Amino acid sequence: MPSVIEVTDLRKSYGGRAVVDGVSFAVEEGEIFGILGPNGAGKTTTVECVEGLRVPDGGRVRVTGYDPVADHEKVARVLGAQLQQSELQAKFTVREALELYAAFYPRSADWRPLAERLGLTDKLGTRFGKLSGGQQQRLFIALALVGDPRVVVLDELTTGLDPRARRDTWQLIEDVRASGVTVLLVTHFMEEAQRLCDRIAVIDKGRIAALDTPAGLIRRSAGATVISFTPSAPLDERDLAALPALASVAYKDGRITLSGTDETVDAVITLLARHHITARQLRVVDATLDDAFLDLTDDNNRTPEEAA
Ligand SMILES: Nc1ncnc2c1ncn2[C@@H]1O[C@H](COP(=O)(O)OP(=O)(O)OP(=O)(O)O)[C@@H](O)[C@H]1O
Repeated sequence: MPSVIEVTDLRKSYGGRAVVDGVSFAVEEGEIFGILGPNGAGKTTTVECVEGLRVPDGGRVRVTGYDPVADHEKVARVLGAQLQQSELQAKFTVREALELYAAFYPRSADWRPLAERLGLTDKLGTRFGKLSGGQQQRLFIALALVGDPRVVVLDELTTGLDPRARRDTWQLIEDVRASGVTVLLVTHFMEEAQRLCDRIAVIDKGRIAALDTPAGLIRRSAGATVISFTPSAPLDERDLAALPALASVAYKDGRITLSGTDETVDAVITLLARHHITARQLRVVDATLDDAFLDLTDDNNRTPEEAA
């Protein structure tokens, strides 16, 4: 089956500066695909090219086989885009906004069950400006879904929400996917990306620094696993330095902290057993997507070409 979204060698410059510099990825039907990257990395520019809101300087974008610029109407029928806050007037009520947006689409979903599903039924008469942050985001999701799209683009949806509202929104995004809609999600939040996304493209300085599952990205991070312990007897530093896949080793107050991979952990356990040394207060901690992100977007680290 062809991909729902295909982006190939996308390029966009402003004032001679490339802000999207050869980005390629494909989003498959039913996926939650994340775009993650530091401020100014080119995330919004990329998704706005997918939405047909910006015209690429180079490369190819297809949404269900259509060009978002040349076939804008066809793309608008299959793609639900989340509005930016500033695009909805504060005096609109929830009902007016839903009715207005439903009228844009020939094949709109009945907005009433949608409002019910998103917990907006008792807010229909409330003006947009009087809704809480979480309620506003729920309305944005409803407006993005009102055209009954196959794919929905959500950009920084949970920014500014408190932790509970953010978690509620995550559940909604999972529900959206469960209903058969493909989701392209732009986010700053690692926890959000780790929890929701099937695959993530990490964008840095206009290029894809890595594209993988959350677990795959974490595995790529240099010190994916950290093991620390206090040995019952001294260990030979040369034995430690020779451990497989070792990224770092540190000694402090009799405690040893190693970072590496599962292979390093297995080898250190074997090493300890061989020397009949007990590891006191042994702790093994997996790296998070946060660690992988910092690793992948670190200037001193590998180049995007190396990472790809
Ligand atoms: N219309 C424009 N004119 C000039 N420069 C722009 C324009 N749009 C974006 N840029 C610049 O392009 C770069 C990438 O912006 P973009 O909004 O795509 O990044 P982003 O990854 O979404 O960032 P953020 O996480 O901060 O929203 C930024 O340096 C931005 O200032």
